Amino acid sequence: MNQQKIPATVITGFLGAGKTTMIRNLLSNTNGKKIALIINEFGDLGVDGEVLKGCGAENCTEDDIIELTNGCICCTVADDFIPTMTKLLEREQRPDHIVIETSGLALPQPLVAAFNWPDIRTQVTVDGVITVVDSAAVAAGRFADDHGAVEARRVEDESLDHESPIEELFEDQLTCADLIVLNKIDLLDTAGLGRVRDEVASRIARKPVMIEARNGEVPASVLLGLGVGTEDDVANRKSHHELEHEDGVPHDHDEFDSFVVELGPVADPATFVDALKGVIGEHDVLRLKGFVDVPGKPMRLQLQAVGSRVDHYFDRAWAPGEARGTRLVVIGLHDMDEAAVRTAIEALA
Ligand SMILES: Nc1nc2c(ncn2[C@@H]2O[C@H](COP(=O)(O)OP(=O)(O)OP(=O)(O)O)[C@@H](O)[C@H]2O)c(=O)[nH]1
Repeated sequence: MNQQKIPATVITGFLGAGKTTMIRNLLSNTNGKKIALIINEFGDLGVDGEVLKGCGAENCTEDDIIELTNGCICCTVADDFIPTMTKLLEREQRPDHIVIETSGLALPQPLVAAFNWPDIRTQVTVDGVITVVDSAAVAAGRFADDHGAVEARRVEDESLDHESPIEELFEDQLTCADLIVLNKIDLLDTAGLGRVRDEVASRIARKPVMIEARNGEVPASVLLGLGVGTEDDVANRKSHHELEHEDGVPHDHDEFDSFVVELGPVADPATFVDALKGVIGEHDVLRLKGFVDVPGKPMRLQLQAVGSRVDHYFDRAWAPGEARGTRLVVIGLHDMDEAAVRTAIEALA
């Protein structure tokens, strides 16, 4: 058995930042390194797994892609992540490198801390935590909440124990980073990008390296092999939650909600997408993604919305025997009106 510790890269970043896109690109240029991929997403529809399994990389086959579906990885470390890692490490053919994509709502800190569990620590080390940033969303002020409005919401609803869940999560994910990828730079000009750099830097005390990317195009040689051993430094990267609840009150995701909408076929995708943008804007939907059945088309339409920016493209043919259908996962803050959003989307098909 190879006694060297296997490096594991943790890829984190807020909903829609471009984590899956970056991993897809990474898998296409790992120079023969055998990768095991552990992916976790928020919501009951495994879109990221579908996308990554569909890329057909030889060095990361469907068997090497493990989906954790029992909730957000940071809250299910003991029940889900550790047993998964143990099984992975028992495989006869061990991977050269493990890549973990956290959900967009995960705090990376509990996950990194799990690498200090005795059975894991002896066999694996955290090569580095990479935080992907949606530069366009930062530029649009999505992570700089209006503190007055947040406070008003908190007074209305005492279950919101944080100041601003989105802003805090964004900072927690930056706080844990060894490398920050400012993604989506195609959507900004130079001055805008400069402001994003300043804004991101102002939110972290440590100074991890920051690089820029479009469509997550960063060579594997940059992403893999950071060699940090982040598990030894978790104490310096505490999340807001850890700082506020030193006594160990469990973290949860009560501030966010998700549900799946299932629809019939969508005959006119362009009109559907246009109308969907309206629903997203009206109800402050943070993220919406899934697959659409367009009648008469042999291909499945993939739909990806981050705020009201919506991408859609035919990604692969419906497989023989596969039930065609339109299934979309919707993610928002917990005060999102699920019934109203559901009704509005159902009315579009
Ligand atoms: N314009 C632009 N779009 C991008 C870029 N990178 C990713 N996207 C798009 O952003 C959307 C979200 O990308 P994903 O890679 O799914 O994001 P993610 O971080 O994995 O999302 P979650 O898993 O839901 O948190 C998709 O429509 C991508 O095509 C980029 O650099 N520029």
